[in-house]
Amino acid sequence: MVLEAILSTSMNTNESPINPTKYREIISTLPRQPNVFAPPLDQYIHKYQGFWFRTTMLESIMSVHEHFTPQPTDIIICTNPKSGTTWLKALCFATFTRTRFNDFSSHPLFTKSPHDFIPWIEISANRESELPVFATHIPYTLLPKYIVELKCKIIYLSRDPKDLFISYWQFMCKLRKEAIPLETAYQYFCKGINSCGPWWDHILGSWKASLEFPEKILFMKYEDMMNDPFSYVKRIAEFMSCPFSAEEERQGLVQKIVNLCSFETLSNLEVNRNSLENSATGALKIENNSFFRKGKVGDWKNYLTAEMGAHLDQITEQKFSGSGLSFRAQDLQCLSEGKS
Ligand SMILES: Nc1ncnc2c1ncn2[C@@H]1O[C@H](COP(=O)(O)OS(=O)(=O)O)[C@@H](OP(=O)(O)O)[C@H]1O
Repeated sequence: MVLEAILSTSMNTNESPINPTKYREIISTLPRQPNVFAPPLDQYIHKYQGFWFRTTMLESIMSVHEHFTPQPTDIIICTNPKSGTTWLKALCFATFTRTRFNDFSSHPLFTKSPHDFIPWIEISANRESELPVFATHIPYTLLPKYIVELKCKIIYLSRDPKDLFISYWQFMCKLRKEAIPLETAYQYFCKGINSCGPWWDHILGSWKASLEFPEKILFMKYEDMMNDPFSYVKRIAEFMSCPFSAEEERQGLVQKIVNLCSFETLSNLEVNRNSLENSATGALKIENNSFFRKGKVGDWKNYLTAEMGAHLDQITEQKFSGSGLSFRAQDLQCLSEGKS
């Protein structure tokens, strides 16, 4: 057991959060596959407790278990890569800090990436953030015990796997600065062999927990949020225990946050168009504009054939059978009054 081995070693707080030598020794014993999506640092992905992780991601998970100390007031944003994390980070930050940053014409999000305000626990395991809001791509079932036992709250954002796959493939092509054959990437994704995959297992862990403990884990879909961002901002605020007052609603604060965090606003800001890498993406050194591409539902149709789309849908229906979870268009929710 990798994590047990890590946890049984003595903890040294002066040590760098990521200790590649110690972690790589353990990782070298795990089953591995070539990483078809490989960014320069990660030629392989490794299977650990049913999930595939690129090498540096797995090192980060080990670091989280060793160094991150969750607190009861923490809120953990949990996503599979490319589910809309950047958007959710912006929404949570703007909502949570709205009394402090109430001037929406000079908001901090105009000059810094959402990733600078809400750190990944994989990268900033040492809790440098002043806000109790963190993000992670680690599947719920592999999070530190304290979080899995829901002693703090989790907001999980999911996304239709067809759009998520295209977003991930495009992101990795950009990061590698070369084309990754779409067909190969698709085959690997369908088999679940991509970092943080299988996508279906990542989703199901959180989904099942959210059914059992809805007050502790809020499960949302990107498509639902796109459909009705206003209602979702209100829902997120309630979940974070900072609901909008009647006065705030009268002032149009919810809509102001929706507008501030919209794809149109954020993607057109200088900081998100041209800035150097942000401070929160670790060794991969990702430029801010890599987090904004199209921000649309259904873009997969521009890349995958109808057969490829149908095949992914079929896998999804099989894997989610009996779980009550679905990404079919007719099953999308609309939270606002008067719509159902
Ligand atoms: N504000 C806003 N509204 C709607 N959609 C948005 C927004 N910001 C980012 N995006 C889109 O989200 C996709 C990136 O996902 P993530 O932010 O999860 O990426 S990451 O995992 O943090 O690397 C990526 O999706 P695609 O456009 O389909 O590639 C982004 O464009």
